Amino acid sequence: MDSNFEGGNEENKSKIYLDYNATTPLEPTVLTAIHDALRDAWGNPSSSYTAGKKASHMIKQARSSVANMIGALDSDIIFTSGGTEANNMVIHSALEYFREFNDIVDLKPHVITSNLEHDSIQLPLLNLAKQGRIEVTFVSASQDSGAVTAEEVLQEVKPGTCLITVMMANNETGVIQPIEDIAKAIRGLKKSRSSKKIPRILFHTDAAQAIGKIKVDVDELGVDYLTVVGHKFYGPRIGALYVRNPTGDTPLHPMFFGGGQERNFRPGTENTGMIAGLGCASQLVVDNLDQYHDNMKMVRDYLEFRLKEIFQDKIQFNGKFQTSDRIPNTCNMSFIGSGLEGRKILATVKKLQASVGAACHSDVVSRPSPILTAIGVPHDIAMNVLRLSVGRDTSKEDIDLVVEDLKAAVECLKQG
Ligand SMILES: O=C(O)CC[SeH]
Repeated sequence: MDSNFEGGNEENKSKIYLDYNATTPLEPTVLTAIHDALRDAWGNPSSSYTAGKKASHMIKQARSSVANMIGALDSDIIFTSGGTEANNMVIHSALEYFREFNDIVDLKPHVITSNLEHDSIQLPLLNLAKQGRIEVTFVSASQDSGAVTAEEVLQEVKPGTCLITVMMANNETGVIQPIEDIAKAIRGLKKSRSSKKIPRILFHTDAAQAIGKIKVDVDELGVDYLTVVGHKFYGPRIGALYVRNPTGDTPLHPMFFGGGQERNFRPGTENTGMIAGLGCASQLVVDNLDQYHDNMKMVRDYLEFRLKEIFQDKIQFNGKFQTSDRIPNTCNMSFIGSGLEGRKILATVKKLQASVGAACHSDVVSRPSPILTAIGVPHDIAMNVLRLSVGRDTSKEDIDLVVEDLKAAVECLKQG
């Protein structure tokens, strides 16, 4: 049984959680790390006496674990309140960089992104464009791969392009985006752009759905910024922003000002307990990624095998493409037939806890996922979607129970 319901109340024990892309429970060792830090390292990390030094040492250790997890230097890690803050900080920094640069050239800042992004990228960009402060280009993902291509992203580059931001893996389909290819193409433009005295193109990826599932290495990716989100890999609800040498190569500008913490990049007395938890969760990824990956992939593939076995041609998978890879834990599927909307299925099942798409869109019931629409899934199929995302402890027994639960729900809905 899925371990995060062990010890839960009776109702919870009968439930099977398959929404790990929405959020994950804390690993028990992470919970212990948080508890111990709150108990033993309550001092202000800026204080020079023992209580403060205990806290600052714990933060130093956590920073090192986060850096190690993504192949970064400790000094490249800035702790934030979460992924939304990290993503907004990247956009803010790119615009500040451009503004400083713009004394030389009379251009409007231009940002390129995909049509698959999380709202914490899409909405700040749309808001800035609405204010007339930037131009933004949303590159469409291919319907044949569920991903953008480096060629199509780079085709949109203009003299004023100062930021390209593309998520590493999509939260609904699980499709992995070509981050390395985009970075390589951007590097190819660096020399010509610097000779024309136009802004460097900064490159960011939101790795929220990739970390803890596949290898994430900032040097292999070639990014300038990378977003880390703790609650997607059994850590606490804080985050971190990777910035390649923030005091030198890569611009980073604070969104607010205060006591000077995080080298003035992100002021505010540090959340030692949660930072300790993020460090512990990161160390678990360093130590166990291959095992996590392999188990999640085995269980997800078994899920898709069983779904196909039971429902045959009455379902379709929306994230499986010959020409792109997926993170190992995600299955996006739709039932084929009227009256089988994903929300109705989820309201009818007895055990399964999952979603039809991004949790932050769960209140929108009248339209299909914009992500599925973006990759060409027809309206009626997109309305019948289930997003199933397995976790580290999901078992084949859980999958057998879920498939039986879905079979019963579909039969019940078909009987009207
Ligand atoms: O995809 C999810 O559920 C998390 C982002 Se809102």
